Amino acid sequence: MAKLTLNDIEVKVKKVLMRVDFNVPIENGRITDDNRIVQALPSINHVVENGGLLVLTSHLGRPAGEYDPEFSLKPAADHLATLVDAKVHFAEDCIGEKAESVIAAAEFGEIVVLENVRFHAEEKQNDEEFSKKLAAHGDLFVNDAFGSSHRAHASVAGVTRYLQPAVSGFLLEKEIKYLEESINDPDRPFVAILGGAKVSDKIGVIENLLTKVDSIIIGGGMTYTFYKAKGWPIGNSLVEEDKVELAKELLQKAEKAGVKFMLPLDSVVAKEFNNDAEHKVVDEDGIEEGWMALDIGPQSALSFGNVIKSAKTVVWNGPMGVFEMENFADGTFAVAEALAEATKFGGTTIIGGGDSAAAIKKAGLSDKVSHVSTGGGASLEYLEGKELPGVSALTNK
Ligand SMILES: Nc1ncnc2c1ncn2[C@@H]1O[C@H](COP(=O)(O)OP(=O)(O)O)[C@@H](O)[C@H]1O
Ligand SMILES: O=C(OP(=O)(O)O)[C@H](O)COP(=O)(O)O
Repeated sequence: MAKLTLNDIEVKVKKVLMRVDFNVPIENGRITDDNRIVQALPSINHVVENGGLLVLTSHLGRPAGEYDPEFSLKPAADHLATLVDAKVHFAEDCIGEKAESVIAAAEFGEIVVLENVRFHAEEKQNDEEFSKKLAAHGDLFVNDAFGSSHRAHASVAGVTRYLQPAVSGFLLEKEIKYLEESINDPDRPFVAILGGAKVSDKIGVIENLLTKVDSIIIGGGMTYTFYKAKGWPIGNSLVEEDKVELAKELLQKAEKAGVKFMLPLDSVVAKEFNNDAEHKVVDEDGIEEGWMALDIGPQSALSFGNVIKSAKTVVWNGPMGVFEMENFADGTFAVAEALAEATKFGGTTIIGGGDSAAAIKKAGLSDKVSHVSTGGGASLEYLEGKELPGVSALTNK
């Protein structure tokens, strides 16, 4: 990435405005997964240890453009205070007197966490005045919010119009490095695995990957739109009817491109969307009326596993089945195991997407793969070949 990074600039006695993605899951005021905060620590510690005053901005959830205690960043600020040696201050607003007074009282080597930027509707509108107000908090800007970098919002992109240099933080740099290398200069065989439920979100990714990968593996709810395109019965399985024609085209394009396009050979079908429902394994053309496919079957797990294990680059987005239910989790866990094996044999393995990250965590294999991305939407848009506004807005080297 030919953009300035934190390593290229001096932060000593500077006010450093840094956008992070502290959009973490919170239940009853308690953070249930702090991965996004932990992943931002290298940049955070770099600034405070080198004598900068760090002002952090982030969004949390999708509030309606006004203050809403349910979406306060205070729990994230409190949690950050337990992870760093530096003093952490919290400002109850991200602009105006409430923010300015807290920043003025903080010292170099300390941290100020500003309240949720989405408590102002202007954030998502990428508003000029709002961007200017945020920019006024710093002498320079750092974007370390990879997970939000596909959003052309004020705190991610707009702010760079008024605050330069605008540099990449270490997490953003790491995320882009993995994705860029995997897409543009992959060690081969390069295998992409796409699953999950959101066919329409991912179909564009398949299109872009067709020109890059050696094999594409389709699993999860994505599968049955392709089955329908092939004329196979799908019972009550998940399908996006308006994407069936596109699925047909993609199958043809894959053949033309010489890409191995792997659909599950078998599925676990159930009578209902319920862990305790009656279930059985059927072949690819054997899904009967009254049954829905909720996982890939054992033959698929085996054949997918063999391809994955011998790959040198693997990108995985979307679980193979409804892994949240024990009876339909085997396919996803088998793929997770295969990724861990590929990594052990020197492959680069990258996982994107909230549910896929949760699945690999549940399988206890998060530290056995090369990289678990902090951005679902952001990594998908990158893989789709789209420019990320939060990256393109940064200062060129
Ligand atoms: N065969 C299936 N039928 C219905 N839902 C499925 C199926 N396979 C996977 N899913 C569901 O897909 C969801 C994840 O999809 P998605 O949001 O696209 O993934 P990610 O968050 O990793 O991008 C999971 O909640 C999982 O239960
Ligand atoms: O959680 C996020 O996206 P993700 O679930 O696609 O990784 C980011 O924080 C972006 O949040 P948004 O989709 O509300 O803009």
